[in-house]
Amino acid sequence: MAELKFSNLTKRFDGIPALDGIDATIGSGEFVALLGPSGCGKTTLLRLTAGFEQPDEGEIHLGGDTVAGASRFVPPEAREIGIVFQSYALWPHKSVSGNVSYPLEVRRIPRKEREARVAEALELTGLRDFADRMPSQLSGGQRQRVALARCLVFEPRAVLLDEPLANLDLALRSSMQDVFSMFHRRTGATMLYVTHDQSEALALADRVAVMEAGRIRQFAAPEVLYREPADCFVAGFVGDGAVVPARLTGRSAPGRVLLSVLGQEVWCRSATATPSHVSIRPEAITLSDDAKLRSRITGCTYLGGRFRLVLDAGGEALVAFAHRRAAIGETVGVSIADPWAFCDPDADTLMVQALTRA
Ligand SMILES: Nc1ncnc2c1ncn2[C@@H]1O[C@H](COP(=O)(O)OP(=O)(O)OP(=O)(O)O)[C@@H](O)[C@H]1O
Repeated sequence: MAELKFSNLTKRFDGIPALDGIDATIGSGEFVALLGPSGCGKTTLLRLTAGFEQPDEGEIHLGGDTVAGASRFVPPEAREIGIVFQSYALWPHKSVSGNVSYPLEVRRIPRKEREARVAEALELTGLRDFADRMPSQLSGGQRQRVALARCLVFEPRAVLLDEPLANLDLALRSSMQDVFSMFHRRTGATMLYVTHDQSEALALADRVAVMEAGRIRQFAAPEVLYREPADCFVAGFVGDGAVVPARLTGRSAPGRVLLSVLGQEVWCRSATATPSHVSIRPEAITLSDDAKLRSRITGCTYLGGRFRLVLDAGGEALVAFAHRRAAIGETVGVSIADPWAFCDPDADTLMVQALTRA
């Protein structure tokens, strides 16, 4: 397994950048998810890594070798990268073991070793009893396992996964997430996983690169993205809650700053002395009758075990969790504790409102 590194990676289509100066390093054995809205460049980054496209600027390094750059381009088949597609891309006329064996046949691995490696890969992906089936005789989840086994069998330097669960139903998606986690633990593979499903990205990845308009907005562990979003886009795109503007009061302490938020003074966690916005997750909100900040309940959805409330607090939409159903139109007091404050001078108010889920 190998480290994957992007340096100033840029790709334009008809002069418009699909990737705009990407700098990122994915450690050997790390599981990284690329998360972002449609058209942000996730698939383009994957295709450049696989070698299906050439960059206009910048370089890709795999295990210390330059595989794409101004003076060098290693073709896809020589990169030793495994790819798992949304559409499975299995050979329809080959059996499960025939599909898994194929990458070893291409590499002219002797038959005995080939059989042993195929058996191991089928065992690891829970397909031992399906070796002789044809792809048409398998479910979607089983087909995706074959695609994983086919990838695993030739011990690639990195594995790229392009929305591999997009064609599966909800129940199967979550059981396949367990399969991917197990696959990663057992193989220690360097994995780059494209998705626009944030729960999938947060559940599976060691780190998530949140992309927007061809750039990486933040590249961090899932819990860091949730607790300490870098800007309004990440705060609104990842996880639930609200993003609201805040005003400095002049008071601060190490790692904390006192801000005026919705007209209340609130101590906030922060890495900057001059924040402009706060991210208020539902867990940061407590509802009580006597809190000074008043809000009106505008939405109530049962999530199983708790309710998700949407509150209108002076024109800003907040999200809170509650243990009882609330009546729409009811007025409640809101206390905000320990939100995260950050500086985003580029944030435009309309975008913040659009990103904050109501
Ligand atoms: N072959 C191409 N020719 C022209 N434009 C392209 C081409 N491939 C991608 N693009 C453009 O580049 C941008 C990034 O596309 P990309 O497919 O990488 O996004 P994405 O994040 O994977 O989106 P999605 O989640 O919808 O798959 C988009 O604006 C897209 O229209």
